[in-house]
Order: sequence, then structure tokens, then C-alpha cells
Amino acid sequence: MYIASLVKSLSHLMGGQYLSSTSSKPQVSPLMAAAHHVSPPSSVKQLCDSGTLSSVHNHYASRDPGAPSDIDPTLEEQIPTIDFSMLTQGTPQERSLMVRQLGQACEEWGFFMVVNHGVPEALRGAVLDAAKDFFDMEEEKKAEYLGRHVLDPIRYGTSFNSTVEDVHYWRDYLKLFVHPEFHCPAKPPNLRDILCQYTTCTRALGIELLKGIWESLDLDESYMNKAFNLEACFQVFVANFYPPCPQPELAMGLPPHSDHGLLTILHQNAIDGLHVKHGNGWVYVKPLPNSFLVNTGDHMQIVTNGRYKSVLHRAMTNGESTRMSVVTVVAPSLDTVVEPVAQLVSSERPAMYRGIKYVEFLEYQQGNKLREKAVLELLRV
Ligand SMILES: O=C(O)CCC(=O)C(=O)O
Ligand SMILES: [Fe+2]
Repeated sequence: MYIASLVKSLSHLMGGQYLSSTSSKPQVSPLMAAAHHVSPPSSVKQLCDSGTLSSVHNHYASRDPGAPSDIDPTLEEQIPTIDFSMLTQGTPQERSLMVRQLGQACEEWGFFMVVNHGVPEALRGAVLDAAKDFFDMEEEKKAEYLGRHVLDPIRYGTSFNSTVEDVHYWRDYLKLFVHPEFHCPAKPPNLRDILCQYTTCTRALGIELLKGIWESLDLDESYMNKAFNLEACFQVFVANFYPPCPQPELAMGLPPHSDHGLLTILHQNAIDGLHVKHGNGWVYVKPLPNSFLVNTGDHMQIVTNGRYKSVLHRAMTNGESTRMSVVTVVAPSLDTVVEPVAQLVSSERPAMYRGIKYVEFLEYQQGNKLREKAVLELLRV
């Protein structure tokens, strides 16, 4: 009953497009099945490789070229930095200082940089190189991994969800479910080993950051682990590929959106392009050397009953260089019904969100247009 009304409101919000049914087992909905007969647009890499592009097709025009800049340059310096080594190897005083700073970063920004995280630079470089090798493969080889359904554990594609969008984004992607089961294309041959190491390291990093975040809210760690089944946490790996765009003033890599998980951990090649919303302005993110960029997701907002909100961010394109980012999302297990934790619900602050199975949230979010925090808003009580 509740799911039916959620789907109905989603349909309204998303302009009539929605998935017909959900279950913990991936199923192809009639919409997806129909959409599957429509050939997907070419990858943006293919468009770029096919000749000298001097303009983008209308399909990619998602920006108003005349709009004034909405970047607030004064905010760049203020992005919080978390020294991860203080959380794991610091004195009790250093740890509690870092926990406080982590809580403050989540409350005020929903975004921070993590330094001294212990993930080897060579591995971070290798994952970007291996992902590039994937995108550099011939389209016919990559086509083997074209996504048919948003819950396919290996999904190569372009834009966000081209079957439901009326405007596309200047981005190709490879999305993999990497935990509790590890899925990875067989090609290129070194991808599996590198990704296995990388996603193990970043999962451990995410879980450790989560411990600090729970502590900052006086939440019991073992209770949180159990409630959201973090042992079997759901982890997705996404590689984003944004080739040079002939009209960056018209096209976007990804529109303003929040991520579905608890935490997202990102790093990029040498090319900047991530913007994060802070207050009324946008911040151009120039990561510190060797740092990870971390943001809180929609499920952090649900679990903490709105104390720590998910942050809006967007990816811009540029006219000169290919930008790549690799993203890993740490989330409750797929079959967990996620709702605000009892400790953060009171008569003064009643539950702000209804519970929903993680897999259902994921399917709605991935199956529809990417639009700010649209899916989260539907769960508001
Ligand atoms: O490429 C980026 O900087 C952002 C990517 C992103 O937001 C995502 O994959 O959800
Ligand atoms: Fe994102």
C-alpha cells in the first residue's frame, strides 16, 4: 500500500516515468523492458573519438549559457579537512577532537577532505589507470556490459539513466556492486585485482569514518552495525569518464544531486570539476594532494533523522581535458529497512522519514531522472 503510493508520487514527480514493481531480486520492469529496445545514445567518448566535434547536440544542453556564475569563491578555503590518522592512531584526546571535527563537518557541510587515510597512492593511481583502460576498450567490448536494469551488478552506460531522461549528461560510467558480493568485468585483465584491493581499502575507510560519525552523535557503534547490517554493507564502485566537451557552457557531467548511501568516497585524476553546494552558493572543489573527498548521502540524512544532511553536488565539464573520478558508496545492506534511529527521534523531533528497504530506494533513485534530492523528499513524513 505504502510502496504503491510512493511509486505514484514518484511517477508524478518524475514526469510520469516510474518502475512498476520492486523486489529484493532484480526484475526488469515493463518500462525498462520497453526501453531496452531503444538503442542507448552513443557514449560521449565515442562521440569525441569520432571526429572533430565543434558543438554538442541539443540533447546535452542542460545548462543556461547566459546564467551568471553561482560559485562562491570565498568558501573554497573553508572546506573541512579530517586527519584520518588521528581517528585511528591518535591519542584519546586527538581522537575525540577529530570526532568532534567530523561531526561538525557532517552537520555544517556534508562534505570534507580526508588526509593521511593510509590508502597507497600507487593503488589510487592504479584504479584510475585501470578504469581508463576499461573506457579505452572498443565500444563492442564494452557493450557486453551495457546496463539492462538498474540493479544489474555490472553496468556500463552513458549519462545517468538515458532511458528516462530528456536531457543527457556528458559522462560515461561503469557501475559495479562490489560488496557483499564482488562483481567486476573480466576485461581489462588487471581491473579485477586492482578493484578488489581498492574497494576493500575504501570500504574499511568508510566503516572507520562511520564509527567516528556515530560517536559524534553518541550512537552506539555495535547497535548501528547491527541495525544497518554494516557487516554485509552494500558497496558500489563507480568510475566516471568525462571527455573534453566542445561546449562546456551548455553541457554538464552530472546535474545537482545527492548520493543514495551513507557515505561517498571519491578521488579524481588531475582535472577538477566537482562542485559542492554550501548554503546558497556552490564551491569549486580543488582537492588537497593525496586526499579523498567524502560526502554524506541520503541514508545518512534518514538514519540521523535530518541531523546530518546529504549534500548536493554536480560535475562540470571542460573543453580541454578528460576528467575522471572514481567513487565508492558505502551503504546499509540491500535488504535493510532503513529509518531514523530511535535515539535521534523524540517528541520534540519526531521521525522525519518513513522507513524503506535500501534496495527499493536504490531502484527508484537509479531508475529515474537524477534530480536534486527528489527521492529523499518523497519519504518525508
Ligand atoms: O565526478 C564527480 O566529481 C562526481 C561524481 C558523482 O557525483 C557521482 O558519481 O555520484
Ligand atoms: Fe554523486
